[in-house]
Amino acid sequence: MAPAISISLNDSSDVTDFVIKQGHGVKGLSEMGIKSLPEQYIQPLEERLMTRIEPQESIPVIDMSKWGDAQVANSICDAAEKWGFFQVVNHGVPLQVLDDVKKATYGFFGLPAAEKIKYSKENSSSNNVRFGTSFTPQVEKALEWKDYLSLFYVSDEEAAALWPPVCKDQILEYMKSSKFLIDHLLQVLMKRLNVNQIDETKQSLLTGSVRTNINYYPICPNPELTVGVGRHSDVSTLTVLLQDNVGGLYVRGKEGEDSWIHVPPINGAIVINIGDALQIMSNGRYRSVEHRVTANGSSNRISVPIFVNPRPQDMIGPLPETLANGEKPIYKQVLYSDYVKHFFRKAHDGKNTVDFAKITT
Ligand SMILES: CC(C)(COP(=O)(O)OP(=O)(O)OC[C@H]1O[C@@H](n2cnc3c(N)ncnc32)[C@H](O)[C@@H]1OP(=O)(O)O)[C@@H](O)C(=O)NCCC(=O)NCCSC(=O)/C=C/c1ccc(O)cc1
Ligand SMILES: O=C(O)CCC(=O)C(=O)O
Ligand SMILES: [Fe+2]
Repeated sequence: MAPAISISLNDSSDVTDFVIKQGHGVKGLSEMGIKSLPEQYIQPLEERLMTRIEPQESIPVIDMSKWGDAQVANSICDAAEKWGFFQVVNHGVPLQVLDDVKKATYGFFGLPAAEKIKYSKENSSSNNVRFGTSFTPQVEKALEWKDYLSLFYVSDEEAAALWPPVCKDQILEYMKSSKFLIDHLLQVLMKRLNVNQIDETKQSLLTGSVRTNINYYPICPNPELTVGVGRHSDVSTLTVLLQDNVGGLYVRGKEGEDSWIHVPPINGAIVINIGDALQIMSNGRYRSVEHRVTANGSSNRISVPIFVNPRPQDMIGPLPETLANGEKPIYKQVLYSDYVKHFFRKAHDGKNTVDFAKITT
């Protein structure tokens, strides 16, 4: 526990100054021992409530120990079509690597605010490294109870120069040891789309850029009034998500219904979810599903998503193979960086991002 900070926050501009400008984040607020949630974190009622949590439903847990098995491949593709989410166990990423990256995440967020603020949008020497809080505070009606560090990978050399030393090696190791899993999943998913060979161009389109975030959700004084992360779908091809044992990630059960399924923490498991880019490239066959994270009143929570993406300069649209049998394209070609900028420039609004790429007639 960090030492109590003796400061009084009298109004909302004091809070913004403390959290955003000084770099204390919501972690700083939490550790001050505030007794009630500052008003800018109070979410509209419809964003807080989950009318129906489906305790009997669960997303599939897939044992990857038999990599080459047709049944394993089928479960992966079925899960990507039906749920857009699944968990994998015996995935080949060493458990020590997962443990180390979780510890390194605590290491980063445990740094003094004055250290972390060096990586903020205003102070960071590169757009590829960003420490922040909430999602896009400038445009959100209500803020989210989350601090993050986002790292866009360019090269080991750049990471050595720019990434925080306290977590750099562990994050790079996690990214590198997930590569086999990512490539295998994509190979299997592509096969069902009649893409039998992932050549260099496709490999780059599917995995050409990688961004890893480390997320910190501190204990919240009024968890029922706010969210950790609001409803969104990821804009990635796919996301490899490591969560700790606290829980709080919920996935939309049925489109258009307020029905949510918890993703229970499983020791050693990794969560995989399909992102918008793969929904678009598969012409809607694989689903990028809305998800959200609740705030927690008694435990700090961390998570570490690796977003595997096209490159910013890539045009993305339905793959020709998905349209070969005469299927009508439902998405147009869009420049991936335009898509991502569209996502980051607005507040979280559920599945609406993908409309940006929809063909409207
Ligand atoms: C468009 C990018 C992200 C930035 O390009 P840029 O040339 O450096 O452009 P800008 O620096 O002008 O950034 C465009 C806008 O996006 C914002 N942005 C730029 N990265 C960021 C950033 N990590 N964070 C939050 N704003 C940012 C940035 O602040 C800026 O907003 P604004 O200043 O209002 O114009 C470009 O690097 C790119 O296309 N990257 C492709 C790979 C990529 O990053 N894909 C995103 C995967 S992330 C994902 O799936 C989900 C993330 C997520 C995250 C949080 C959640 O709560 C939920 C989900
Ligand atoms: O913290 C989590 O479990 C999920 C976070 C998330 O959805 C994201 O960063 O895109
Ligand atoms: Fe997400």
